[in-house]
Amino acid sequence: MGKRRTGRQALYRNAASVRMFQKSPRMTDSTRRHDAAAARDITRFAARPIAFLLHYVGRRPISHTVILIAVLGAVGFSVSTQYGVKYLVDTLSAGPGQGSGAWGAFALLVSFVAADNFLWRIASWTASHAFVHVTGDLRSDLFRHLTGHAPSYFADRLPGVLTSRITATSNAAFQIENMFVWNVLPPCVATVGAIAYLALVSGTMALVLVGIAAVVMAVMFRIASAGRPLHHAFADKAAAVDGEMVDVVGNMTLVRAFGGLAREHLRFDRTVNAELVARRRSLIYLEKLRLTHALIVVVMTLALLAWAITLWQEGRATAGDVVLVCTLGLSVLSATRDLAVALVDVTQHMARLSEALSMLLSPHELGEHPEACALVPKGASVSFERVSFRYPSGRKVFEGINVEIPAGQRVGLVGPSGGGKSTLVALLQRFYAVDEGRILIDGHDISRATDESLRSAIAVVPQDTALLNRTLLENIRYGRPDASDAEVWDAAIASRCRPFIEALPEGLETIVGDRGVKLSGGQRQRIAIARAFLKNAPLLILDEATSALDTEAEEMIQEALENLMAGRTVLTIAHRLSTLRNFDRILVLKGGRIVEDGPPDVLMRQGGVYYDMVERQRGGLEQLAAS
Ligand SMILES: Nc1ncnc2c1ncn2[C@@H]1O[C@H](COP(=O)(O)OP(=O)(O)OP(=O)(O)O)[C@@H](O)[C@H]1O
Repeated sequence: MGKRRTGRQALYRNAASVRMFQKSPRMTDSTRRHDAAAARDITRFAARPIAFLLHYVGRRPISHTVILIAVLGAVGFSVSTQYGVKYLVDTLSAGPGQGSGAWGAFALLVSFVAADNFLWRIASWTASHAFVHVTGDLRSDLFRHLTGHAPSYFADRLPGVLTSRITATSNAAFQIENMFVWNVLPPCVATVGAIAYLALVSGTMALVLVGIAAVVMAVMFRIASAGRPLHHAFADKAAAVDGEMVDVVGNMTLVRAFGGLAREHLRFDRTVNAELVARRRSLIYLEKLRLTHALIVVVMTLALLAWAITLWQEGRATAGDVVLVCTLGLSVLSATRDLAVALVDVTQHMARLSEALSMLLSPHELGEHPEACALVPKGASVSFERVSFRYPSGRKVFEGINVEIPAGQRVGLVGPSGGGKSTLVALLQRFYAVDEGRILIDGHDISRATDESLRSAIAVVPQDTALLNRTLLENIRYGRPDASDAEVWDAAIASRCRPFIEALPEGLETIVGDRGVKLSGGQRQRIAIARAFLKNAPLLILDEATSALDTEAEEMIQEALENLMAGRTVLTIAHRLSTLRNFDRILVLKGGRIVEDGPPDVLMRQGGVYYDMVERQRGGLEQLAAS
């Protein structure tokens, strides 16, 4: 009847326990309100990546304004430098007798170059602070939003894919900001400035250049946008590679146990190959775009220069004018190339950003009810009133189920696999919303309780003990973040953790390893019990571990649990029925219905499902002992 968890379920378990223990007494109400508001807020941007970026840019208005002004000024001076060159050439063409005029032109040119460089440095120095802060701000908001999802969200998605999407969002935002400020904005401003200067030489020429630049830009942008599906496909495949790696690395024991290494290598090679193909397609598309542009630019520059020389031959333009036309024409046309290429890159990053946002910013499945108020437990009685529930996948589990558990009662949930035990306790923790009926704790409908008060009322000792890769002290203290060291020790002692903690060279400061791999199964369970002890909640949910432990470890866990259960309402999903002997009541769940309900000895006398299960387990144990 036992079941093993897959890596994905394991993450879901860890995410679930973080939620279970999420209350932090040091958190102020305003911090919580801000967090909730921020998390709600960003779902508006699920399909609006540009608005998402602007939202974070707007959070740092001063530094972004400084960058904008500095870049505009720098480009203005940079274009003026070309006019400065024309001015110098014209002054020099007037002959050596104009010596002081030449030095004046020289000084003007130098001041343009100096101002140009100075403003660029101000812009890039400010950007190195502002852009980095933007990536920090959005990552913390996305993480807050992600961890606010119900466990079902994590059960359906690979952890690697989720975390890589947060990283991808932050990288894409950084790249887009950089590309916009250094590669998109300057050529745009330079083009406008250059055309204005060109108008000083020839209005017609300036108009023709405006027309050419607009057509080239439009064509380039059109071609660039048409490549968007290719860039989207590449972003998808890259995320799949990350997800695949995390899934396999997280399940290495399983892979090795089933000799799956060679199969996994082949599968990974296929995933990487698919990514390489998508990436190649995306890059080749960009190369085609660059080639088209290069051809247009060569033809256009030669034509402009020929035109300027003709004007000079006719005496309608000076040598300086020819230099100006040549430098400005070249810079406008190469600006269109830089701009088009930058826009393609931005489109590529935008594709990654929008794909990541559409996955990350789905609304939370279970928001708090607008009229939710704090649940104040008074002993923790539990009622399921005509509860019906089906999973989002459509699997119906309960139909009008009723259960009344008085405060302080110890109830064992038993029954065949798939009977609905885990679903019942998941509903009690409001991991899913019921379709019909109500679940009450001390008469308070849990769908109208604040998330935090519900989490405070319930302590959970899960089947697959979830530990964070931190110290033992931090793992136990997760139950109550403001507990003193002495209180943590008391909880550890009551949970029979003391002997093994004292045997560790670093004691409570020992880092437990990924998901607690450095501890034995029994030790992990006792840490989970200590954590629940510290939480000191009136309602206790135990999901009994299925793996067999040796007798000594089993005894210690039973002692620890006895201590923990004292004075609380307890719901235990039991797999080893012997542990239920001292329980007040057994509920037998089969096919989503309660088929037996009563004290263990009464059910034994009835000779029904519970009796059969106990007998079968006893028979199994005797056989084991005899072999
Ligand atoms: N996330 C889910 N989505 C869809 N169906 C689910 C989900 N989780 C469980 N079920 C289905 O709901 C039914 C009840 O499952 P549940 O896990 O509550 O049973 P259980 O009594 O706890 O079983 P076990 O003893 O094996 O843990 C089963 O048919 C199961 O396949």
